[in-house]
Amino acid sequence: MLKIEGLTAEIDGKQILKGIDLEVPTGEIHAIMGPNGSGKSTLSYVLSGREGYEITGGSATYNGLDLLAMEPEERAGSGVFLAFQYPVELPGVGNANFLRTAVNAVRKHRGEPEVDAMQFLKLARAKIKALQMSDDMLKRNVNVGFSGGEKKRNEVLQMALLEPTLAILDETDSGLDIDALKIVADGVNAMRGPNFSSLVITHYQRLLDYIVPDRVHVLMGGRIVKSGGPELALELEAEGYAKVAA
Ligand SMILES: Nc1ncnc2c1ncn2[C@@H]1O[C@H](COP(=O)(O)OP(=O)(O)OP(=O)(O)O)[C@@H](O)[C@H]1O
Repeated sequence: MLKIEGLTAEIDGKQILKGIDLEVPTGEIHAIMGPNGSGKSTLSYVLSGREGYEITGGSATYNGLDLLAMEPEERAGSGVFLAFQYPVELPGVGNANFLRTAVNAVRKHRGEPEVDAMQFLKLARAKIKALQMSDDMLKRNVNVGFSGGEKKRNEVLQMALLEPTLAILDETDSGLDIDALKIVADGVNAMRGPNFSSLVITHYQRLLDYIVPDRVHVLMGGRIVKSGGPELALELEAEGYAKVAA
């Protein structure tokens, strides 16, 4: 279970997170919605250990482990996966090599044997097929020249390969056409199960038509101001944040 208590954080001396309290029990998918600038990305960056954010109070634990004290690679090794709003491009780094290195780093951390190039290709091709992606994406450099939708699919491929137990997805829907949105949602839904939980940060209710969340939370001004079932996303869509979260 992911447990966040009283989490406060700032960047460049500006306080962005003002006391986040949130629990995502194992096996559940929760969504976070909120207006622009409310702190959604900041929350995912803080949970991923990105540099530049100062945690000024509170805690975030995953299955009892202090997430905030762990190096980013330890978080990945412990089963935490983060997909970002803007996936990075890595010119000169082949996608297949990059993904295999990531998979092997996680396997090593779990005490599992590493996969060689042939084993990896077999594994990757099966996942690619399931995600209705093109094999070409393995041959190209990481995200270089990928369209917005292809970058998101590549993130979902990475998630499918790493088999995390907690996936934090930051606006994985932005820039996706309807077909790509469904593929991303299918990728997340395929992971659903008693040992998988996810925090989905999104602007649009439509993603939640495909990934039906157990709970929806509204983040405004650096705090969770309202929580509810999937119907809360529909209310927000219809009425706007100011009215629903008042
Ligand atoms: N380096 C920085 N210096 C000062 N303020 C920053 C910095 N980075 C982010 N902020 C501010 O922090 C606030 C929260 O930003 P964040 O990206 O977390 O919001 P968000 O809810 O993800 O927004 P969006 O929906 O637009 O993606 C914004 O007001 C933003 O301008």
